[in-house]
Amino acid sequence: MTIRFIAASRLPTPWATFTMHGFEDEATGKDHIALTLGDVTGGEPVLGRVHSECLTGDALFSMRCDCGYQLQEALKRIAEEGRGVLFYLRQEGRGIGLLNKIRAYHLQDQGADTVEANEQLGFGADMRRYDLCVPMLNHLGITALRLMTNNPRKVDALTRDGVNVVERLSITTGLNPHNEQYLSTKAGKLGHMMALDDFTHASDVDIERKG
Ligand SMILES: Nc1nc2c(ncn2[C@@H]2O[C@H](COP(=O)(O)OP(=O)(O)OP(=O)(O)O)[C@@H](O)[C@H]2O)c(=O)[nH]1
Ligand SMILES: [Zn+2]
Repeated sequence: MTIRFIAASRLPTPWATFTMHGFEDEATGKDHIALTLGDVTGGEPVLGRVHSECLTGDALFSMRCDCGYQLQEALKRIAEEGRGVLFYLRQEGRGIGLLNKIRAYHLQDQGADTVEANEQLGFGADMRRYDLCVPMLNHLGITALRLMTNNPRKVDALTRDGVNVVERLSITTGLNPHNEQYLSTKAGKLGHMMALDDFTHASDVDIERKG
């Protein structure tokens, strides 16, 4: 795996003006981004989110999943802290790609759950990898993360890859009638550590999005 830093720039957002670092994965041709705020070097654990691309949730306001809500919440929490990092990894659809995710959604429209749909298409439930974070963390000078995630497999995978995750912080937001079943499946079949009772409702958080 060869991750190459390409360029950095300012990225103003409603929450803070981040620094956007662009990387190229020469092996896959995929682009990945890290947004940082404040001085993330120096060894003090950094509040972080390792977010996998979800075009539908992150950019198209989909309510089928919780991704877009988590993205906003993570940027907001980093802004409140004044220091942090968000990795935006281009591994759409838990690694199967956008068009296969649409195929999987079609199967889910017919009754399959999110895991069954992937399996019916011949994919594993979760095809993502996180080792590409290591060279990006090294480039940014980050040595320890306080990670916002409900996914213990993400923490395990990063730890196996050599990332020092010192704390896991829940990020439960965006519950709505369209994603309730999906979130239950994530907790039941994919091992996400969350209870629906912990969630903020989409109606409470989408005000910022509607402006
Ligand atoms: N194949 C597939 N991918 C999905 C589906 N819903 C969301 N995704 C993708 O799942 C990824 C996000 O994974 P999640 O399981 O929501 O969350 P996570 O990153 O494992 O865990 P958290 O850190 O707690 O958010 C993104 O790449 C989405 O595009 C689905 O029904 N099928
Ligand atoms: Zn999503």
